[in-house]
Amino acid sequence: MKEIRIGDTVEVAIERADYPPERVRDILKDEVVAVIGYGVQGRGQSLNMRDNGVRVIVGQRKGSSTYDKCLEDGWKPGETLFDPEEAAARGTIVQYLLSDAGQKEMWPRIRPHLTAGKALYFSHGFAIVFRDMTGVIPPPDIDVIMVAPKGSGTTVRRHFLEGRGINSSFAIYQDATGRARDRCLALGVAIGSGYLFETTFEKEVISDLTGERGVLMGAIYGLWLAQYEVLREHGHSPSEAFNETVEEATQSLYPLIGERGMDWMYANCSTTAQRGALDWFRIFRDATKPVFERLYQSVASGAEARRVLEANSRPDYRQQLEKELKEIAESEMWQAGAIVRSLRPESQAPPPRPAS
Ligand SMILES: NC(=O)c1ccc[n+]([C@@H]2O[C@H](COP(=O)([O-])OP(=O)(O)OC[C@H]3O[C@@H](n4cnc5c(N)ncnc54)[C@H](O)[C@@H]3O)[C@@H](O)[C@H]2O)c1
Ligand SMILES: CC(C)(O)[C@@H](O)C(=O)O
Ligand SMILES: [Mg+2]
Ligand SMILES: [Mg+2]
Repeated sequence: MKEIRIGDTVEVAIERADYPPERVRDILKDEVVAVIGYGVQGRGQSLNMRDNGVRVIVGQRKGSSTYDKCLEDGWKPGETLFDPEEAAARGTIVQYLLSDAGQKEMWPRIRPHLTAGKALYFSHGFAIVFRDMTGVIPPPDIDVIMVAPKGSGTTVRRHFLEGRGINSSFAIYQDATGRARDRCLALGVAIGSGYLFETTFEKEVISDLTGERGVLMGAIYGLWLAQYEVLREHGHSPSEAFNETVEEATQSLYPLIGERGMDWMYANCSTTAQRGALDWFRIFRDATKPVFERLYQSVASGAEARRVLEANSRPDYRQQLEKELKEIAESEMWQAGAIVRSLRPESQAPPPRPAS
C-alpha cells in the first residue's frame, strides 16, 4: 500500500506487493471466475487471469466470430467455454464484460444465476450508476465490485505479456460476504493491474465517460482534425499536414510526455517552439474549457448514458459503427496516415544482410 500526497490530497494506492501471487491464489482458491463477454476487456482480462493460474471460464455464445476467437485462444467448449447463462451459473465470481448496452439486454438472463455469496464484477460503473436506465439491480446477498483498467484491453494484455502493468480504478459497491475487498483486489492484480486506485462506481463512470469523449478520444481527434484542415486549406500537402499534426505527436512528442511529463517534452523542443507553446496553451484551454464543462454536464445528467444505450441497442448498431469508422479510415487525413505509417523505416522490409 502506497500513500501518495498530491498537493493537499492524500490517496492510497494498492500495489502488487500487497497481493503477492500466493495471497491471490489463496483468496481465489475456491473461486471459478466466469468472464461473460469476450470483447477487448473480456479477452485481455481472462487470458491474463488464466496465465496467472486463476480458474477461469468464458461465457460466449456459439456461432459468432468472437466464439471462434475464443477457440483460437484455447478456451475449450464444455470445459472452459460455455453459453453466457451456463458460465454465470458455474461461476462464483461473474465478470460482466459485455458492452454496456449488452449488459442491460442480458441482465434478465444473468440475474437468476447470481445466488447468495457470489460476486458480480464490472470494469465500469455504468450499469450500476445508471440502473434506472439499465435495470441492473443486483440482489443484496452478493458482492458487487469493480476493477476498471485505465486503458484499452489490448494494452492490458500487451503490458502483461511484456511484464508491465496498467493502472486501474477499483471500487466496492456492495460487500455481502465480508470478502468483497479481497476478492476485488486479488482479481485486480490477477488481471494485470500495476497499481489500483480506490474510487466509487459513480466517480469512475463520470470521469471515464468524460475522458473518452474528451481528451483521450473525442477532443484529441477534433483538435487534430481542425489543425489538419487549416493546414490543408492554406495549401500544405497531406503528408506535411499529417506529419505536423499526428505522426510527430505519436512518434516523438507524446512518448516524451509519457516518460517524464509535459515540461520534459517542452524542454526537448526548441526555444522557438517552447515560446509559442507557452503562449498558446492558455488560449486553447480557455477556448475549450466551456466545451469540457458542457461535456461533463452531459455525462453527469445521464444524457450520454441514454445516448449510448439507445444507439448501441439498435439491431444495426454494429453496421452503423463500421460505417462511421470506415468514413474516418477513408478520409484524406487517415489515408495520409496510412501512407505515412507505411513509410516508417520499421514498416519497410528489412535491408538485405551483408554477406559475411
Ligand atoms: N474496451 C476497453 O478497453 C475498456 C476499458 C475499460 C473498461 N471497459 C469496460 O469494460 C466492459 C467491456 O468493454 P469492451 O470494450 O470489452 O466491450 P465491447 O463494448 O467491445 O463489448 C463486448 C462484447 O459484448 C458483446 N455484446 C455487445 N452487445 C451485446 C448484446 N446486446 N448481447 C450480448 N452480447 C453483446 C459483443 O459481442 C462484444 O464482443 C464495458 O463495461 C466497458 O465500458 C472497456
Ligand atoms: C479504453 C477506454 C477509452 O479508457 C475505455 O474507457 C473504453 O470505454 O474503452
Ligand atoms: Mg470507457
Ligand atoms: Mg476508460
